[in-house]
Amino acid sequence: MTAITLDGVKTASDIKAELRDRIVALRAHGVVPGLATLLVGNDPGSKTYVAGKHSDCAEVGIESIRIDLPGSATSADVRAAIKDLNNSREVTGYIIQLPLPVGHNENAMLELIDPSKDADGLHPTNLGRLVLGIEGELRSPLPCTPAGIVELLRRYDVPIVGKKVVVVGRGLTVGRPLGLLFTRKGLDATVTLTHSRTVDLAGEVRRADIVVAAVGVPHLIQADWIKPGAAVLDVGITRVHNEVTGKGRLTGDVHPDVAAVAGHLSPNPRGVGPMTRAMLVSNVVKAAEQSLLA
Ligand SMILES: Nc1nc2c(c(=O)[nH]1)N[C@@H](CN(C=O)c1ccc(C(=O)N[C@@H](CCC(=O)O)C(=O)O)cc1)CN2
Repeated sequence: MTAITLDGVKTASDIKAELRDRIVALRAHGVVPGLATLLVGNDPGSKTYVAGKHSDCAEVGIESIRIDLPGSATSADVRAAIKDLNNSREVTGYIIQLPLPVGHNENAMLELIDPSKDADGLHPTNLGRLVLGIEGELRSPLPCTPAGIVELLRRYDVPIVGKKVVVVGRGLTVGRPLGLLFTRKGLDATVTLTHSRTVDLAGEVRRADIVVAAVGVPHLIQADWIKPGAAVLDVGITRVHNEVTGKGRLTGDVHPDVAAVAGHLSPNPRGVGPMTRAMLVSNVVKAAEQSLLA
């Protein structure tokens, strides 16, 4: 058996094509969505992701504004940039690219975002609404990677209701909100959220119908940990720099041999990453549409 590839590039491209029509409709109503990114420092991965977010905006017809602060920026500098973004009329949504350089308190900065402009769904108010499962008028943006994972599974008709999901990693952007999302009414999965102190991780993963690996440990998830036919989503990514060739290589959390056992497998790169970006654009569009209803 070879797993069906959960193609994040193709799926994200389909989603962006769908969003393009909605953006044309918004503009016809005089609403111009504008996404800003706030990047602090020179982390190569973060720079790549931010560049990708701006190229997505250009592709679908969203205005985008880029605020880059040097690694030497103080917390007061970051707070001032957040205040400007909260007050900007052109910026309808924005993100603070994570991680912030060491020395900044990420949670404190996220809390300063105007929740109505929080394109990442990481402000405590929006995470709180995820906990509450609030739908309808107060529907808040979902964190982009968890939303992208669920959308990828949905578009490939991978069943979720009643399934056992094991999430490896309890980070803010993936593991913790994903556990909440999968247990929401309508998705109704049974989730085990594992972490570095989990006893017998392999045993937990072996029981899963859906495995999400988001820890950044290259090839942690082995083929003999996987229940035959399970869906496996490889989220964690590690940049390995080859001193000899000078080239960088991206390695996921899932061992390549898993492809012979799993029913569905998201590659890494080209799996969940592009979906994260597509969900960000989707959050910006949804917020702009809601502003029309307000
Ligand atoms: N404010 C946020 N910070 C971070 C988030 C987030 O959702 N909001 N998630 C990650 C990084 N991330 C988005 O910001 C992200 C990660 C990966 C990709 C992606 O498309 N990856 C490519 C590979 C590109 C490369 O690394 O060269 C792929 O998987 O094909 C997009 C966005 C942490 N920070």
